[in-house]
Amino acid sequence: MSTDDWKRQAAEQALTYVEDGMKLGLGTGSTAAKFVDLLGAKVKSGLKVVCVPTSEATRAQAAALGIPLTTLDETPELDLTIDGADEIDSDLRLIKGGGGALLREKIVAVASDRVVIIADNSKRVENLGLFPLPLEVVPFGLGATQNLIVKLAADCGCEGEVKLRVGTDGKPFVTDNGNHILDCAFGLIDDPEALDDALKLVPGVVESGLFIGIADVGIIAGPKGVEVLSGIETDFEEDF
Ligand SMILES: O=C(CO)[C@H](O)[C@H](O)COP(=O)(O)O
Repeated sequence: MSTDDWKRQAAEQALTYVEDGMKLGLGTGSTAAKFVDLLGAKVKSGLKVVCVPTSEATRAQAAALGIPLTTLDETPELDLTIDGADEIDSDLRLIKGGGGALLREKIVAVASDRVVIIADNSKRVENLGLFPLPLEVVPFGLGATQNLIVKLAADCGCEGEVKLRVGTDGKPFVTDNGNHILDCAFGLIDDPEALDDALKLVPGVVESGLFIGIADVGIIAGPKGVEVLSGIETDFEEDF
């Protein structure tokens, strides 16, 4: 079995949370894309749902599969969001934004009654921070924003390179919202809540990739089976 199979296994399990008539948030990234594929097949065979995508990429995928789409303007409250993550710890705290969609992902997740995170076991960590923390920032005043991030992060014991993400075209990556991403290689984060609070004080930071108190369930698939994290309790379907 490969990482791809585990992503699919997690996505399959997430499908068991979906009920007819639900309003869903659809995440972004390769794992979320597997869920969208599976959901598309269910819709084809009669499942009735309406969905808000968290990125233009997910919108295009879902539309191509015939999944009915809506917006948070038309449908401001959702039943369930299924999304991936770059890191997940045992308290269901996450780092997200590897795909650059963290702002819409957080807006959609917070508008949802329940949030289920799906991932392969490479994403499961003891402490957040090995994956560089993405921050969505406005293009204006980037240098000043970067300096303030470095200073406030240092006050929280976090030091490391804060780098502007560059796209495959060699130009600064532009999010669906017209912003940029700073990837912060702080290493292990002692106090994610404190860091998140500090980063929100930087005027140019639109949102941070720290998702704290947002996820309700984590479904993590790996070579030893599927681990389901729920609240602060952990169920091991198999010994991990
Ligand atoms: O936060 C995200 C996009 O902004 C993704 O959920 C995260 O990067 C995981 O992606 P993948 O499933 O491709 O590993």
